[in-house]
Amino acid sequence: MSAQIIDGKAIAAKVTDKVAEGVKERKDKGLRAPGLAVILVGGDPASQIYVQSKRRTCEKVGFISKAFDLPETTTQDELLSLIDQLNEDQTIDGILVQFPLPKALDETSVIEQIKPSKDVDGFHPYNVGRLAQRIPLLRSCTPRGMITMLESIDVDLHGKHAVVVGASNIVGRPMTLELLLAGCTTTTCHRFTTDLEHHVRQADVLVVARGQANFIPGDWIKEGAIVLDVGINRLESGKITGDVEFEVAKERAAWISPVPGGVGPMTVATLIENTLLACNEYHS
Ligand SMILES: Nc1nc2c(c(=O)[nH]1)N[C@@H](CN(C=O)c1ccc(C(=O)N[C@@H](CCC(=O)O)C(=O)O)cc1)CN2
Repeated sequence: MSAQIIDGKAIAAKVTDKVAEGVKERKDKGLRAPGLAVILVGGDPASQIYVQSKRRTCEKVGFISKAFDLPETTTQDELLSLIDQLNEDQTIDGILVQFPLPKALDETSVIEQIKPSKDVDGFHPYNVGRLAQRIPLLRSCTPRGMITMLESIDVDLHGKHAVVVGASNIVGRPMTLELLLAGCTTTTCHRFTTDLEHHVRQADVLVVARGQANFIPGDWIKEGAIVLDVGINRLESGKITGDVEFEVAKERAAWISPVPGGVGPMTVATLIENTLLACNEYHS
């Protein structure tokens, strides 16, 4: 039987509608709208599209969005001092620095410069540490978005074996922590993993964040598994595809997220959700 599709676009629309209601509630109480600062350094075309989408969603839900488009030549000190300024700005609840940064800039110190209470990307070691200790607050957007997707299909995750392929700071590692928090037994696969196929075949829940088209053959998928595909790979034909061989995998999985229209839209929706949370929890 063919898998049911986890429609990230539709779930993301529900999340943003709920945030818009939250903003309206604040305004009805005479409180200010949440504010998000979105910083883009350089002209990476994909980053420009993602930043545009973030700014557009801010407008849609009634946030105040402040745009900072900085040149490729921006120095580390210039970027850090802009962050300092925004850390002190009482109208700003969230600071988003779009990644990747130009090679000359150091992402780790940029992340650490953002006040944890304004770290709506959930990348700061303080926020990752809170997640690791089961007291999450601002959670990394892509992993948290995938948990929202799993919640939407109403599957009991307790005791499920979750396998995460990829161990990046942005997706793989925090997703492993999210799944652990959700009650899964977790395995994280990375470049030193031997016999990837063996691990993938055991997965009740499979998350793939590798960044290589069709990296996971569809016939590795366990019958009845839930598959979340984080990969966004642009083929020479212009078609966008994920990391999992979708057409074969969907005949074995119970649930599967497509690319495009799966995990990607949840990243932006969760950022917006985090900004409202930061505003309500920390800055009101
Ligand atoms: N500061 C951050 N930088 C980056 C993050 C992040 O969470 N914070 N994640 C990615 C990029 N990203 C958001 O920033 C992002 C990626 C993909 C999508 C998305 O909706 N993708 C579409 C397809 C897009 C296309 O047509 O090219 C989909 O999957 O349907 C949204 C946001 C790296 N940087």
